[in-house]
Amino acid sequence: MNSEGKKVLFIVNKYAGTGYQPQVEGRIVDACVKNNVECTVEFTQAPGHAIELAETAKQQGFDFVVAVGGDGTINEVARGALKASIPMGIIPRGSGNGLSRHLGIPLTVGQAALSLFDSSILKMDTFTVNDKLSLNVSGIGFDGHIANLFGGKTKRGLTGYVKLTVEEFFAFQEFDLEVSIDNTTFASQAFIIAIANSSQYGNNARIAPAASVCDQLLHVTLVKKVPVYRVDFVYSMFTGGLGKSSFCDMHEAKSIVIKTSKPIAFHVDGEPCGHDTEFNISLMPAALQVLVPNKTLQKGTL
Ligand SMILES: Nc1ncnc2c1ncn2[C@@H]1O[C@H](COP(=O)(O)OP(=O)(O)OP(=O)(O)O)[C@@H](O)[C@H]1O
Repeated sequence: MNSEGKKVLFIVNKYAGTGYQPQVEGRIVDACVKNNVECTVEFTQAPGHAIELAETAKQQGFDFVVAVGGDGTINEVARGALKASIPMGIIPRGSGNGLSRHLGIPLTVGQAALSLFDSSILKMDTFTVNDKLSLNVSGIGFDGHIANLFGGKTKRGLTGYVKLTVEEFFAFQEFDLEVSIDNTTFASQAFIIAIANSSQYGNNARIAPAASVCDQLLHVTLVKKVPVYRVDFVYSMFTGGLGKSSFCDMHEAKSIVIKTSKPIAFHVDGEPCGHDTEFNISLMPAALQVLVPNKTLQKGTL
């Protein structure tokens, strides 16, 4: 993509990940100067502000918007970008960076900012869970429970997340559910039901190793409660081997309805969404224009 002379709005969430470092703005500006791009940096003032900034960017003359934050910020920018039909880029600053890792976006601010100008626009799939937009991975059950608890904590980061997950694992039980995938309905029990557009939650935890953001399919992984001694399950998740696990049942779908016998916690792209008993999930094929590094596109792994 020839970005010379283009106007770019960077939407920065200072509260994403482990916090803001002042050099972030400098790295963004340096990359833009190097590539002869006119840039504006705006900081989000509250949850939801990024949606508004992205939505109004086009009418203010910007050619594309860039989310600087974690999956929550990316999700908000995408909501605005979808409404305004403006392409968006990503500079990962979250704690997990699931979508950024899947898209092969560099994890340092300087490299990610430079890679924006050696990228192409990909029309990626998105989906909705009870009308909430999801770009990456959403889940019902134990991952939703953890997202709800973790969302209320002020001290975040990978260590806090792992500690909370281990503490809550023993008490959380499998739940009964009825799943309708396209036109097939079956009853099951699950500990987690993950709906994936990209392959991973973040930190390379691949819950749906075969997922692609442009295959016009959702990847559904039903996970059983894994006995605590089966540490090989965690190893498989981080090495992309869950497809062979006897604890996982994987499906591909365009639309999904899940009904549970009691209210179950869920999350959308890691953001806590409370509890519900019915989940209507719909694919939006090729809906979002996202800047993806040319290096990733050349590999053909998306
Ligand atoms: N100015 C702000 N004050 C407080 N919260 C904000 C502000 N701007 C954005 N937010 C909220 O911060 C939340 C977390 O952001 P984000 O998901 O980007 O970071 P993260 O949770 O650390 O990363 P990841 O999702 O990759 O783990 C989002 O829900 C967003 O709405």
